Amino acid sequence: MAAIETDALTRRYGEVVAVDSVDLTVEQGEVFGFLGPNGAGKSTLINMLLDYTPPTSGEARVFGHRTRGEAVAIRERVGVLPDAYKLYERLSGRRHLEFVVQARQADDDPDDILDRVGLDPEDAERNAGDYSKGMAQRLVLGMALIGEPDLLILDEPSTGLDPNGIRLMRDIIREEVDRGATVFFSSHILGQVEAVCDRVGIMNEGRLIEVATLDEIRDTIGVGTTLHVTVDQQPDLTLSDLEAMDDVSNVRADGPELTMNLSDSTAKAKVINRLEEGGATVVDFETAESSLEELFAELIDEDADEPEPEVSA
Ligand SMILES: Nc1ncnc2c1ncn2[C@@H]1O[C@H](COP(=O)(O)OP(=O)(O)OP(=O)(O)O)[C@@H](O)[C@H]1O
Repeated sequence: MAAIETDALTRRYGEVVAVDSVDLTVEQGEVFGFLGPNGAGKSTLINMLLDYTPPTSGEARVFGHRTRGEAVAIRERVGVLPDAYKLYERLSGRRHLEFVVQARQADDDPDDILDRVGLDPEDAERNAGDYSKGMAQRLVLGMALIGEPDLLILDEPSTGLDPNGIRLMRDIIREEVDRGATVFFSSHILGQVEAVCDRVGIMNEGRLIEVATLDEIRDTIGVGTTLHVTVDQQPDLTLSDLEAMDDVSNVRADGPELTMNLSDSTAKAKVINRLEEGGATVVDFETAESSLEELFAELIDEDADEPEPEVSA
């Protein structure tokens, strides 16, 4: 049974289709990165998984429980760090944790949780209303961990966290997966999910436009490495000759400098050989990996360029 399954899940707000017929399956034990720019529909989909918002059409199941009608069974098995949350300003951090331990009938020790999320004991005694954004985020993450949930849903968990906090959050995600949990990690920053996620789903304007591993996404876009080469003289071959080589595309020349994309970085040696066979000496070269962030932006751009599907009566 999948941890999360949605069938044509849709949510409209007036004219806005916040989530548009999304079919998504997240398997148990996965760390799934849920990516998309602001307003893509990520939080709306999460709200539907927890039955905080009803779908306009379609349905969703969490561990086989339907979100409509079986939300209590779902919430018992899920720990959530929501996008927007409110703390009780006049209650200490520790009281927040004690409260959740009680409500979930869990046996977690609040001190262990405080230690895991990096809140020191003095801060734990302060009122949550005085917490910085990062401290509040750590506390809510701690609250989500109570009761060893089978599914952790983290909506933009790195908001307000310093680099140490971000590292700590990643460590916690790995620990949770090691004990058998599934993690659904929503973010608009690919770099945040890159280090921990098995697969990612990319949302744009309500639609799920891609579900793949990060390697598959690199392959889909077909851009891996950019090679810049400087030659001492014009070799006896054309740009098309270079482009006809395996794994080489998009060759551009600017005087003695050549730039091209390589889908396999080992093609670099073959290109240099070919240029030297053509009578030129390679005086300098460098390669640059396309960052995943660039690839992500490219996918969103490509999606925006696609014509809207025609609606037939
Ligand atoms: N309660 C609501 N009433 C009206 N429109 C809403 C409501 N909630 C969300 N929307 C709209 O639905 C769309 C998707 O919003 P959502 O918050 O799900 O996006 P998101 O991907 O989580 O964005 P962000 O990364 O900024 O949190 C947006 O156009 C938003 O304005």
